[in-house]
Amino acid sequence: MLFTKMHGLGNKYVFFNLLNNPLDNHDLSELARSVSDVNYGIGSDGMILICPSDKADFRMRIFNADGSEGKNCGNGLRCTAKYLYDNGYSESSQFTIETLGEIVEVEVELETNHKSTVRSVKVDMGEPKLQKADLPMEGDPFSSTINEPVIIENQEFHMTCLSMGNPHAILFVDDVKKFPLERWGPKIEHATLFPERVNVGIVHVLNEQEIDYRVWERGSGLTMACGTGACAAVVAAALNNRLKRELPITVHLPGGDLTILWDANNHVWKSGPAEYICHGELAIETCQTLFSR
Ligand SMILES: N[C@@H](CCC[C@H](N)C(=O)O)C(=O)O
Repeated sequence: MLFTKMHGLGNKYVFFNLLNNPLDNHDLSELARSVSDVNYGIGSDGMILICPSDKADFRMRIFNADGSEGKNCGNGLRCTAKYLYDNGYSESSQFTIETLGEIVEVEVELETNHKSTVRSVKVDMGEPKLQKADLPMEGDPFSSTINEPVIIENQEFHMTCLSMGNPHAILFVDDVKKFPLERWGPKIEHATLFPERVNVGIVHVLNEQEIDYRVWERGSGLTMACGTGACAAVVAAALNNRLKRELPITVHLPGGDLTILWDANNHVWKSGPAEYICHGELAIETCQTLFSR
């Protein structure tokens, strides 16, 4: 099995190109767990499948490191777009990708002096969804959660919860580096309040155009970056009047920076880099060993 490993700001995935070769007989959750394993597999935050689509130009499926399937992946979309453009699957620099959440539009932005080199990728991440039913979250399905007190293991947190395809719970803190995310991330992820679990983001607003953000990802744990999470962080900050809407915001993540804009038409735009790590071949024996473990 040929694979490509790519990352968006250190959020790393193993990609399988299934445009011409479907992976018929595999347990995809098991394959995702296996390839993500840092000791026995390739080592990643999850697996991404690039597939044909009958609704958009291409389709992307994302599996977390624990084998669960996510609805969307902001960093994965940029990597997928770069891979498709670089490998000649799209002649146009703008095309559409179907995700489990919705169809998104991507645009590869090229170096001015090097027209074939992708400098960054811009994605229309669609509209944030604020109702509890959209995450889902326990409580009145039509209400939203903006700076609401929530008790987890006798500790009160003020949370803003929304979906950017994936569900995110956002907490504002004084210092994202000092907050013990590895301790509270898994507890909030698995709280009964979130029947399908949740991604947990912590945010500190630095000024009108910059925020610090760290994430505990549902199904993958601490990662260097999360694209849908960076969008959710900016939307949450604007909803709490900590930032102005319609201004481009630089989100500082452990893996680097993303630019996010929540526009007047209620769409969230995200721009940032996508990089290759390696291309390789997963040996059949390795696959068999992985599946029998
Ligand atoms: N890293 C991703 C999100 C991956 C899916 C997420 N963990 C979920 O299950 O909701 C991103 O860049 O958005």
